[in-house]
Amino acid sequence: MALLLETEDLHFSYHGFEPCLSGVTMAVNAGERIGLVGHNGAGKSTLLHLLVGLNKPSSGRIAAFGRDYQSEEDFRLLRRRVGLVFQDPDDQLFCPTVAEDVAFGPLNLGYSIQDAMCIVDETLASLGLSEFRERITHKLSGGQKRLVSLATVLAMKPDILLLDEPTNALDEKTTRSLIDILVNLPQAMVIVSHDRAFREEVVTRTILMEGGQIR
Ligand SMILES: Nc1ncnc2c1ncn2[C@@H]1O[C@H](COP(=O)(O)OP(=O)(O)OP(=O)(O)O)[C@@H](O)[C@H]1O
Repeated sequence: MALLLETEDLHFSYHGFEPCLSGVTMAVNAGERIGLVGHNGAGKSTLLHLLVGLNKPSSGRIAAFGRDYQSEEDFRLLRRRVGLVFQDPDDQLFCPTVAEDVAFGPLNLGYSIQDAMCIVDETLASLGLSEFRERITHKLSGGQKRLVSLATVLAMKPDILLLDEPTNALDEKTTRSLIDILVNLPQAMVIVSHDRAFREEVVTRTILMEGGQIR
């Protein structure tokens, strides 16, 4: 399996706090859907945020697609290829309508408005969300917002998807749709989830975190 992303001996502390990640070494290979599990506060979300450069490690190495990532410019490039679906959709969605939210990433990547709108239509259709296209984003339900968040990330055609508690606020039927969507996507994934039944259907390998370390 081709190695896509790896970390070596990552350490991280929030400013003024005790160490949160201590020596995290892990690898993501093509075709894998890794379940990242552990108690509340183990450092799972923090690790996802480091993997896309939202926070910088205090030491250690992050490499992806054959190169090391250190500067903000490096992480800007990395964010084109690694997409993070946040735990809270309100952190991800900020445009008036669903179409504008989904178009935001492609427009930022330099697509024309016409091409971005084609991507919006394709992405929403692939997730069964076409009916939400013109809806006002902040008026969607929690579960609907979560699926639209996934659409905003998929519209950027990432090589790796990071998902933080993707089944939060989803009912059984929507969770079923999400499972079917995820297992049919080509991207490698790292998925933080406390939902055991969901993980059993989706993940191909599990990594356990405890106290900021991988066990
Ligand atoms: N911005 C912050 N400033 C200070 N401490 C933080 C901050 N964000 C998270 N932490 C702390 O870092 C530790 C790891 O938090 P993190 O959210 O990564 O854990 P988690 O494993 O994702 O937990 P959960 O399963 O509850 O989502 C926790 O002790 C948390 O309180």
